[in-house]
Amino acid sequence: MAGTTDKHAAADLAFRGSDLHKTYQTGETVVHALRGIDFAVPRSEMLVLLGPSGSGKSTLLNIIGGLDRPTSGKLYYRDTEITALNDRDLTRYRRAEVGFIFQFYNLIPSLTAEENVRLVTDIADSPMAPSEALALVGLEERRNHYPAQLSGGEQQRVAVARAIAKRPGVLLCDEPTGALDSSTGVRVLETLERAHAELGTTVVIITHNVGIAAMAHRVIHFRDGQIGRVEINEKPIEPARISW
Ligand SMILES: Nc1ncnc2c1ncn2[C@@H]1O[C@H](COP(=O)(O)OP(=O)(O)OP(=O)(O)O)[C@@H](O)[C@H]1O
Repeated sequence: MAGTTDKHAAADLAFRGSDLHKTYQTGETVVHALRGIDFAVPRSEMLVLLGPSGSGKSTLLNIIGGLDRPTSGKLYYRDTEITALNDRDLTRYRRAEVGFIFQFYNLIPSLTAEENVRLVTDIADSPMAPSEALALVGLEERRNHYPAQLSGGEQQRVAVARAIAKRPGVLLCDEPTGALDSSTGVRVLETLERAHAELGTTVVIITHNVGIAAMAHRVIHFRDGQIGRVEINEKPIEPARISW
């Protein structure tokens, strides 16, 4: 990782968050999941969030994705203040702009790969064809296969196809390779890198795997609900060169 310089105008930013706090209250217990987060992500960057378990990474990802709201603070996506949207507009934002990828692929077992992707393309505004999305992840010829007929890595690539088929502005990935061995994980990372390169999608990846940080433009280190430091990587490496 080299340097820490960062020169981006507000108009170039995908996300900008200021003083974000998130508190969970369960009975008497209060958990401060985010304790004043300030961050900015330039458009079309690949960003990795690293940090110990419980440090707030998923909480921030869920807020960025419009799945949850902060207790206080402001968050902008491009020119839109996400934190000012009502529930209906927040859902619209999520549907139009956000693709999610989780550790466990969440495919519907009774639907083929293509039908799983079609679930999203049927309700999107200007999606690519399911076959095109599957081709982007190298699985076009497996389109009629059911999840049980695919390996874990292939199922995750179908999940990537499903997430990118609506041409989202941002792809949010929570431990996308957490259940995969390294060579299979690299193939999944290559599909994320391809979506990033070909669609210009901003990609945010949460991982416990420090090696993956080398493919990111920017790495945000979390510590106890706060950002410890941000690294700018001038020369991200190809996923194939990552080892873990
Ligand atoms: N719905 C919830 N109710 C109560 N506490 C929560 C809830 N969601 C998260 N937390 C707490 O907020 C803190 C931050 O959790 P978060 O999931 O964001 O961490 P993380 O860095 O993503 O961890 P991991 O790497 O284990 O996924 C933790 O202490 C967690 O227990």
